[in-house]
Amino acid sequence: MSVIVLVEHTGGIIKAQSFEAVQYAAQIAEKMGATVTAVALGSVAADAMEGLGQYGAQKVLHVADSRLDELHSRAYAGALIAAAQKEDSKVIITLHDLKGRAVAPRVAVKLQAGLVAGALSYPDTEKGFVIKKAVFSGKAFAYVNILSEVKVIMLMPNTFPVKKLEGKAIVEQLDVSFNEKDFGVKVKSVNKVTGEVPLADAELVVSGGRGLNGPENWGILEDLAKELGAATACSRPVADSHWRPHHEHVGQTGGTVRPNLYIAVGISGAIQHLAGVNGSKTIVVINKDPEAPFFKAANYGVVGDALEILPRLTAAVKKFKEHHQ
Ligand SMILES: Cc1cc2nc3c(=O)[nH]c(=O)nc-3n(C[C@H](O)[C@H](O)[C@H](O)COP(=O)(O)OP(=O)(O)OC[C@H]3O[C@@H](n4cnc5c(N)ncnc54)[C@H](O)[C@@H]3O)c2cc1C
Repeated sequence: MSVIVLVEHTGGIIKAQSFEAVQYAAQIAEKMGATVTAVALGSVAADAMEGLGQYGAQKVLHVADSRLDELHSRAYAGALIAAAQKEDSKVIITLHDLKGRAVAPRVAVKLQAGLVAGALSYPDTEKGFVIKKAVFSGKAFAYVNILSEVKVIMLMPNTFPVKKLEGKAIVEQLDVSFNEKDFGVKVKSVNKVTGEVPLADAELVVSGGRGLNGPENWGILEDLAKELGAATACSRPVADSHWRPHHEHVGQTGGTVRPNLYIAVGISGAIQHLAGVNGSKTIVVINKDPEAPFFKAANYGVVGDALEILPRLTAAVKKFKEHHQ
């Protein structure tokens, strides 16, 4: 018996968060006396797949059909189900991200499986198969017991630290017969939607809100992000006002980030914004209003005008780097 885990890649490069998902699967498999089989779809190099052994996968089932380089949820679900059936798997894991959201519910319906979205813990098998997840925009936690024989878990990315070990996975080809309907969506072009550092994977994020007063001031935020090697993000009104592209918007209706450091500049800290960022390890808030709600969620705060503080902070980071090179 195997725990199945879907690994994601961009242009053949496996996403860092998929390493976390494989390691998560490995912990569960160990408890169940099972092995871990990763499922890779599309064009991925053999050594990248073998490398998943360093995160606990014994085997990788590779469905090499290049049409799977793009997300086709029906085909992805079909491939995962074929892998689960081949491996007699009772636990199937995806990330709780765009692909996971498109694929995992389809798999769960087909296999009559219970599903937990946004898992934040390992299953507590003493009490059944109980998994912790956030509810009400991160204001509370629910503990969900999956009762069905087959279980689908969507792991919230950046929940667990990843440790690289020794190991090499065996790669096997898996033939899956798709039909035309599985590729019903035709991808005409793909736009690069991330900056220099992809937001979802970023360890450091500098995020701006309406307090920056307009797109013309974004340069000073980008300067800090560049100096830190951070990704940039924003609040929803900023994206709604077209100051920044929508893929940078984080929160309840945007992306979820869990970086080591989240610097919020001119963002009030509304509950809907916090829902996407409150898993960050350290939060620094820069706001001119000492009563801004974000300060309650912050580890460090600076009360002041962002337009004045940001250039000073960038200069300080630069100086620090020069002295520590
Ligand atoms: C259903 C629903 C879903 C939503 N989803 C999201 C979501 O996913 N993400 C999201 O972000 N929002 C979301 N919102 C909107 C959310 O409620 C807030 O309105 C939004 O987060 C506020 O954005 P902001 O903090 O940038 O702007 P504001 O609330 O206008 O706050 C601006 C802040 O900047 C400070 N400021 C002003 N000038 C300066 C300066 N010069 N220097 C420093 N600080 C300054 C102010 O003191 C203030 O705290 C949602 C709302 C609803 C109803």
